[in-house]
Parts: sequence; structure tokens; C-alpha cells
Amino acid sequence: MCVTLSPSLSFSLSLFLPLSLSPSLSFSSSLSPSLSFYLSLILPLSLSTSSYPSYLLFHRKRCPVSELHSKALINRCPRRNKQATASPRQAMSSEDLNDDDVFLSPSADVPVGELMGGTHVVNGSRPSSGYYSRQTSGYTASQDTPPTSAVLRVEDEATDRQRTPSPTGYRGAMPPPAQVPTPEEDDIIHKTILLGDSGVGKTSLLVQFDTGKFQPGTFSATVGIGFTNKVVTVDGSKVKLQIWDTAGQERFRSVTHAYYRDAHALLLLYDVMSKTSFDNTRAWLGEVHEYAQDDVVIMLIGNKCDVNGERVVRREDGERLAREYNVAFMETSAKTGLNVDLAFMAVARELKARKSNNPNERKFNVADYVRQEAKSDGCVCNVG
Ligand SMILES: Nc1nc2c(ncn2[C@@H]2O[C@H](COP(=O)(O)OP(=O)(O)OP(=O)(O)O)[C@@H](O)[C@H]2O)c(=O)[nH]1
Repeated sequence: MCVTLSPSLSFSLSLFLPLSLSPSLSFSSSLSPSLSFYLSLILPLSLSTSSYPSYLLFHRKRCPVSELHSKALINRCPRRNKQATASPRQAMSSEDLNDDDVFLSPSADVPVGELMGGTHVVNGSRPSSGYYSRQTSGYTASQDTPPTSAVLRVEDEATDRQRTPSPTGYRGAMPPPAQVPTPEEDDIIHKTILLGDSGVGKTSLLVQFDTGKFQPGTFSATVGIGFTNKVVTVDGSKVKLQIWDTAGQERFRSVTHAYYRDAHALLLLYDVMSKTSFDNTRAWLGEVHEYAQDDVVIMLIGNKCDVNGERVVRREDGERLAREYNVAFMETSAKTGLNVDLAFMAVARELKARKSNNPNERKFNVADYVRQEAKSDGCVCNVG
């Protein structure tokens, strides 16, 4: 049933018609229960399709929850856009995220926004082209020139904290536009994502790689997601890495899932002082297999290997887990810088090798390389 009415009239009808119809219908013996239900419930909603809440209702109803779970992103309700069947990868990599895109938590039938007290609505262009922040009505994206680093922020109770530079010095870092590579310069940008529990040292690792510094201090959790572009030289060739630093906290999980769908490499960190963070790597690897591409380069990293005495995860345990999942493994220290460059260089080498026409280079094996180089780099991390 399709009736074109003015918004105000449809709203009035949607509000008052059921009230006026329902009582009479429920006592009417001449109408079947289903018809009475239709008239009392569906009819008013049909009449009010021009009002936003009703649209959302239809939107949600038309996108099966099971499908939403697997996609983690409600994209393009058929009602509004014929590309409703676009794959999640297409949806995320295309530049036309709609204002009806809503991030969902894969672990619950609840949009992330609702978990955080609002509804996330993504407006604007894709993440690499700007700087996102959630305001009361949703994300807004600046239309500035793409930066070499960006941060997805969620403005909630932590707003003030976000505006304060994090102890690690990474959050909010926005290099000047002069450093921005033009699209012509960018042949292939390899999207590399740092994953792992909150506090394992993802931000610190990236800061150490980017600036060569470690900033000790009070731990301040990353909010949202941000990236830094780095160009590394491998055998005389430049390899462009776009390194995404994700928030390890559970509440941002479904947002970050959406980002590693088109990742080329994933660095999964745990903290050698935290058995929980090590145990959780299995769950992380499960998510990686669910959301990332099959051929993504994965490296398991035991960070904070500078600690003495407080270590609870042995190096052998990390090695065993890496063997089990057939991924490369190394221990690093974002504090001392041990093996930090190597971690990113190894990934860059592997990504370059995969695209090489040189048969010798294509034989490159990142796990073997890391094993060799980490030893020669003198990793003397103590085993507890
Ligand atoms: N000793 C030591 N401490 C480290 C190392 N790396 C990070 N830390 C400390 O661990 C804490 C957490 O580091 P972050 O880099 O903020 O952790 P994160 O994984 O980015 O955390 P989220 O942003 O919540 O996901 C900070 O206090 C760091 O100073 C390391 O290699 N050695």
C-alpha cells in the first residue's frame, strides 16, 4: 500500500490512526485477526514512511539480522539503493558510503553506536580520505586533503581526553599537508593493521617505528582508529605502507573489523607480561580468518620483551602458537626498539615479493626471514 502524504499528515496518521482504529478493530467480529493486525499496525507504518524513524524501522526489517552479522555493516537498504547486495569489501572500499550505513557489533544485534549511547551513521568519503569524528547525530568527515595520518574519533565521554595528546604522542598526530602523497605517486599502498588487546603496545610500536621514540607514561587507550603512511625501502625499491593503529578495546571491535577486510598485512600483538592478551590471540586469529582476506600476511608479535622477571609468556609459547596457525612470529620491544623496524620491514619484503616477477624473490618466506633476522638482531629476550 503506497499513499503519498505530506510528512506532517503522515505523521499524524501514523500516530493517531492506530489509536483510533485499534480499539474498534479488536472488538470487531467482522474482521479477521490478521486483517485487524494489518490495519492496526502495518497500515499506519506504511502511511508514515516519510518520517525518519519509520524509515529506520523498514531499513532494519528489510536487512536480515543474520546477514548483518556476517557483514558487520548494514549497507544500502534495498529500499534506498539498488546496490544493496554489494559485498562488504565493495561497501568499504567504495567512496560512497551512504548516510544509512550503520556499523553493527558482530557479537550482538546491537549497532555499535547503541553500545556507546547513540547510532553511528557514516557520512562522507572513505576513511583514508579524511578525519572522522562522531557527533551526536553520527560521524562527520572533513573534506580536507588526505593526510598521511588520520584518526577516527568517537566523541563521547572521553572527548576531552582525546583532544589531549596521548602519552605515546600518536593520537591526533596530523602531519602537514605538504607530506601528502598525490594519487599519481601512490602505486600500491599496502594496508597494514595493528591488532591485539588493549594495552599490548600497538600505538607504542607504531610510534617507535615512525619516530624512533618511546614515550613512557600513563597508559591512555586509543579511541577509534587511525593510520600513518610510511615508505620503506626494500632492496632499493620503495614500498608504501599505510599502517592502521586500532583500538584494542572490545567496544571498538566491530568498527575495526570493517577496516581489516581489505588489509594486506596484519600485525597481531600480545604483551609478554599478560597471559590473557596471549590467550586472546586465538580469538583475534579467528576474527582475522573470518573478516580478512585469505592471503593476508599475518605476523604474531610478542611485545614488551624488554621486561625482566615480569614476563609470563615464554618465547617458545609464542613460537608454538605461530607454528600452529602458520604465521610468522617475533618478539619486539616498543620501548627499546628491538626488532620494531624488522617487523615492518619483513612485512614490506613479503608484500613486495608477492608482486615480484623475479622467481627468486617470490620464494621469499617471511617466517624464515624473521627467524633469521631476529636472531642476528640479537633478540635476547629472557624466557621466564
Ligand atoms: N616496558 C614496555 N612497555 C611498553 C611497551 N610498549 C608499550 N608499553 C606500555 O604499555 C602501555 C600501553 O601501550 P599502548 O601502545 O598505548 O597500547 P595499545 O595496544 O595501543 O592500547 P590500545 O590503544 O588500548 O589498544 C603504555 O603504558 C606503554 O608505555 C614495551 O615494549 N615495553
